[in-house]
Amino acid sequence: MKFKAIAVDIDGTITFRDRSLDLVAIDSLRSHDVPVVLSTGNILCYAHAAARLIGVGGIVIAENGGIVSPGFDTVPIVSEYMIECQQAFDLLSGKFELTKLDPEHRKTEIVLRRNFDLELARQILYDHGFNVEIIDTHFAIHIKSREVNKGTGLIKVAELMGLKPKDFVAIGDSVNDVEMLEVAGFGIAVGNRDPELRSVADYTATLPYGAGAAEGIAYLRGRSLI
Ligand SMILES: O=C(O)COP(=O)(O)O
Ligand SMILES: [Mg+2]
Repeated sequence: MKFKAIAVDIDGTITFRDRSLDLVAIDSLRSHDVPVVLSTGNILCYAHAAARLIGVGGIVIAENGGIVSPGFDTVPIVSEYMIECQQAFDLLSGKFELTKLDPEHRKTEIVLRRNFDLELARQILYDHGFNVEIIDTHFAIHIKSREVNKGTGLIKVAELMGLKPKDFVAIGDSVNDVEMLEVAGFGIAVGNRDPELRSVADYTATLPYGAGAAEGIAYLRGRSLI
């Protein structure tokens, strides 16, 4: 069976640690006709701008699956879990000095600078009965609903494209990619991956960042799987 599409994370997978694009990955993604879906914890306009500049389609997953866009210049599908994230933020902001990232654009989750005690914050939310999760992607800390993730996003995207999630190859680096690699037909973890990706990846690249993404794609190509 050949895979029919690729869902690829942005930060740490097609970028370096400083978030600049790794052109090795971009060359690899552009060098074949398989549709590419960007899947990110970033806001929608960031994902769309990246898709335009890289030269891939406007179907994207943003805000860790909280938002799925059916294409450029379309109305996005936005989940409705912000209220509990906001309540969790209100509680935590009484205990820590928190800095929100992109608050004017975020619609489904609250994203914070990585400068507070994550374990303590998790414990406080747990003690107060919150059901939100707090994840650290190494780029930012996200307060998000447990109901949406890049895996639920990929299921929606597959439906929009008339495909099955198992038709996708998914490529990622971080804990926010776990569910996406789980629901995809084939999961690639780049060399700088979080340990959580080890058990869900079908192929773990030796090389980090974009070179690792290109390595995974070359592995599949070599076996005529894409
Ligand atoms: O938003 C983040 O924290 C990381 O973004 P990513 O999902 O593109 O790696
Ligand atoms: Mg990432």
